[in-house]
Amino acid sequence: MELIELGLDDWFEKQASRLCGAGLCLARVTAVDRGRYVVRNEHGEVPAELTGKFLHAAASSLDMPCVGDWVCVQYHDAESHASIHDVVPRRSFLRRKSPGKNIDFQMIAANIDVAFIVQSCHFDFNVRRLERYLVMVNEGQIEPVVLLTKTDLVGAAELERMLANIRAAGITARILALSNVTGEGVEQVKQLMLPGKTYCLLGSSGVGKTTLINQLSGHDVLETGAVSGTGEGRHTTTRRHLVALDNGALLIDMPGMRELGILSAGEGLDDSFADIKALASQCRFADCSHGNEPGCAIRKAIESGELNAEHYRSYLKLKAESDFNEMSYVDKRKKDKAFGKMVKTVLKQKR
Ligand SMILES: Nc1nc2c(ncn2[C@@H]2O[C@H](COP(=O)(O)OP(=O)(O)OP(=O)(O)O)[C@@H](O)[C@H]2O)c(=O)[nH]1
Ligand SMILES: [Zn+2]
Repeated sequence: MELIELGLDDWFEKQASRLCGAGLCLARVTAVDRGRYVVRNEHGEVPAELTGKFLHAAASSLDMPCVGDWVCVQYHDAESHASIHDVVPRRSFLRRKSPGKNIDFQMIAANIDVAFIVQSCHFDFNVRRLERYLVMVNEGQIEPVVLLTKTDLVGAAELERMLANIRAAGITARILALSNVTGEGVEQVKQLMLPGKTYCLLGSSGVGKTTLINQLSGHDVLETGAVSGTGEGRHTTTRRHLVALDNGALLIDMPGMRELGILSAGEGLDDSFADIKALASQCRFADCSHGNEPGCAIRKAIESGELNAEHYRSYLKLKAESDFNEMSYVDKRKKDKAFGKMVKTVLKQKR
């Protein structure tokens, strides 16, 4: 893969020319895993480490390389691994506020040209949440494109109403509506994606991002990612976070980046799920978990068909995401497993 296919252009080259001196060359960071990096240039992908000098000079965690960064590297031992000497200034970035009270940011990815902000027409649609994603993307100098998925599940009039709501909020970003089921609109997304440009998909769990990515790529890109050819057996496989799609577009996708911790308590959830809130208020117990309790109005409504089980499931997913984002880092580590189990149990009981 040529550097230009990896997204290198005149702008980055000019920035890099001031940094990458003799013996150094340009590469792009394709994966980061607890201080270990994978960088890619025209000869392939290799593991990389930061030099002591770089670490010493770094003033904050924001200075550390992240996925999508262009870096000046030195290759060692028949180009089997590399050391990172410098990070080329970023043209755009995606960052999120660290959990907790301090105003502290965590760099997620860099040099993204277009962020697709994905919402489903079905149950997930919420203009306020859309605005929060737009703020984050605009701050990072990334061009937003709004994608409304699952159009097969709503009528034309309802879709029109959502589009009008977005425009009424003063949002001027490009909007595309699509269905992964009928395929309608998917081609338009494809046409927006240019070779050598870098993209990412953001949006709540369950809106159809993975399905769309697999359609766009022509194969299941998200399943792959072993770092190959390093010859070191003890290197565990690092999942690649920047991948090239069949059409030449580059996609950044990694665990935890899609939601950006954007969904905080109550944020739009109650608006989108007013029906569930109303039903829950009729449960016999005020703190009903809608599991096994007697007199549960939610369970009754699902059994009678009054409440769509899929609708309730997407509510639980979003609620879990929102509660999780509200927790401190330590609590998250503790709750991570327990919480996942709990959600599963709730879903099981419901079936
Ligand atoms: N009806 C309909 N269902 C869809 C569409 N796109 C995706 N789905 C379904 O919605 C569910 C969630 O889709 P995913 O692609 O896993 O959603 P995601 O956004 O990647 O979710 P996470 O992996 O949790 O972040 C799956 O059951 C898909 O089959 C669509 O356009 N229409
Ligand atoms: Zn209940």
